[in-house]
Amino acid sequence: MHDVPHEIITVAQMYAADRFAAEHGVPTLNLMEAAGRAVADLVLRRKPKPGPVVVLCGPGNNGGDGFVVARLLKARGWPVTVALLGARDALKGDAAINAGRWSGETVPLSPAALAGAELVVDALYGAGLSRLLEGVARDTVMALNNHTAQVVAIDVPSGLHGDLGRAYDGLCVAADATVTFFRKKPAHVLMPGRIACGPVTLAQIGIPDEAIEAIKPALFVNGKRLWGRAYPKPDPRAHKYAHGHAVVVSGPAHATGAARLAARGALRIGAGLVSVASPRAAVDVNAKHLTAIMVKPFDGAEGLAQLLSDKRYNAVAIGPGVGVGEATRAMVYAVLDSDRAAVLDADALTSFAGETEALFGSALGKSVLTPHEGEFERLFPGLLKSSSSRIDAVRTAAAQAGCVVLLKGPDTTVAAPDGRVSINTNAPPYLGTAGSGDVLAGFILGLLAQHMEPFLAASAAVWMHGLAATQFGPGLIAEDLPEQVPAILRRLYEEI
Ligand SMILES: NC(=O)C1=CN([C@@H]2O[C@H](COP(=O)(O)OP(=O)(O)OC[C@H]3O[C@@H](n4cnc5c(N)ncnc54)[C@H](O)[C@@H]3O)[C@@H](O)[C@H]2O)[C@H](O)CC1
Ligand SMILES: [K+]
Repeated sequence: MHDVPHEIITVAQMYAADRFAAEHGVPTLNLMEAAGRAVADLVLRRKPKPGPVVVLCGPGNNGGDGFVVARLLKARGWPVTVALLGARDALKGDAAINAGRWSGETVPLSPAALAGAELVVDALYGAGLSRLLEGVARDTVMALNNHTAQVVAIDVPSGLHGDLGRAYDGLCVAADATVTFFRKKPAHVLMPGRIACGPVTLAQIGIPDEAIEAIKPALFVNGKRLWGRAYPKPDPRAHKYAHGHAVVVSGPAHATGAARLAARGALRIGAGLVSVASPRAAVDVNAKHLTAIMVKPFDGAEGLAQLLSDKRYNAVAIGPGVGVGEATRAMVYAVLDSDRAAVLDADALTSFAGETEALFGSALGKSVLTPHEGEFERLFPGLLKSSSSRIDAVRTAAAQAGCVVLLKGPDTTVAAPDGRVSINTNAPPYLGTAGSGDVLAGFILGLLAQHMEPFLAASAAVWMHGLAATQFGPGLIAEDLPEQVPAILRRLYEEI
């Protein structure tokens, strides 16, 4: 398994990691030197030929890192200008020491300082308590964002809040690349911060890994590191029933495609058997389009309950195409009463708008709710707005619902009621296509059927979904997604 750490730490946890290092005998000055060196290395990789570099240094330790970069590049013969915000003698601690080690001039920070730069190092502000960019810092960042020089940001693009993943008023440095230290921060993975960062390089600067055990982060970059060990692997002794029997509830005759997309997703991702539970009036159309996937007729909530009394069905998805209203609510309760692992998506969520109390009071424990933002708002009115970030919103939602909640988007966030959260970063924009959510529901269903726990199943499914789309590329339609799974699995089994 590749070994890029997958834990994400908050700004407060970053300072705790710093303290942990200091308490374990690592001088903070060494951390700053290593941080600066990592940035200088990235600059040299991105621009092997020397050219005019401007380092924008702020008043704190982020600026201190900038002075290290300036010194290291100058030592290699690069023409370096340091543009400093504030007075040199106002710098403190390690930043002051590194300003002292800078043998060159500093010019006052201003848009004019950018003249002639081919590369700019942004060391104005780091992940430290951020607020609005003001005054000359603001003017310079605005000028920088209209400048042709490539920009390498230290820790986070200045103005971007490390925990929130956005700038307070939208203004932050638009970097071409960012170097951060020890572990990623929320701003590197949440939108729109992720875009402002460009590709993020994670550098280890001497903070002992044991700091992570002390901090115990509950936030993760979604990927193999998170769920690889729990991912169902082929077992030559296993019977197809060992891989579960997944059920997707179909909509009425005019709305059956969504269920079939989900069913195909579940089958491709490895569920042993998949059935579409179909209203009798839709059996014909479902049967005409299905081969390996079975069709099981039922009518109404009672019929569904009866169907699910067969214990071989171990995971159920309901929502895509089923319609909004009382009939759907009754079917959802039939699913929940059956005590199966369940995916509640689309209409199964919208049907509970304004009636979430009863839903959240029922046995949701083995379920995954998969809202997009609109559906999330219907289930948890005002929560996205009142939360400081998407992470907090989805974490609160999972605690309220008592089950795993997955909020879809370019930074799909999955939260468990125990506080764990994963953020996905591999989804390409063309995933926003009709039916793609139905396939995602099917992927989650297929992994639940194979006995993966809901948080890891949902996270793994989101990652597979993003990779499937990336692998197919532009022109993607939902039908293509399940067909990408075999190639992904072939590699995945070798890596986990
Ligand atoms: N373990 C590590 O990751 C290490 C990180 N290093 C670098 O240190 C900075 C954090 O340094 P800090 O001095 O705490 O914060 P800043 O430099 O970001 O800010 C200084 C100062 O400015 C105030 N401030 C923040 N944002 C704004 C703003 N938008 N407008 C005005 N003022 C602002 C803030 O309140 C502070 O008082 C980290 O990012 C790394 O680059 C170490 O070098 C090595 C270890
Ligand atoms: K910065």
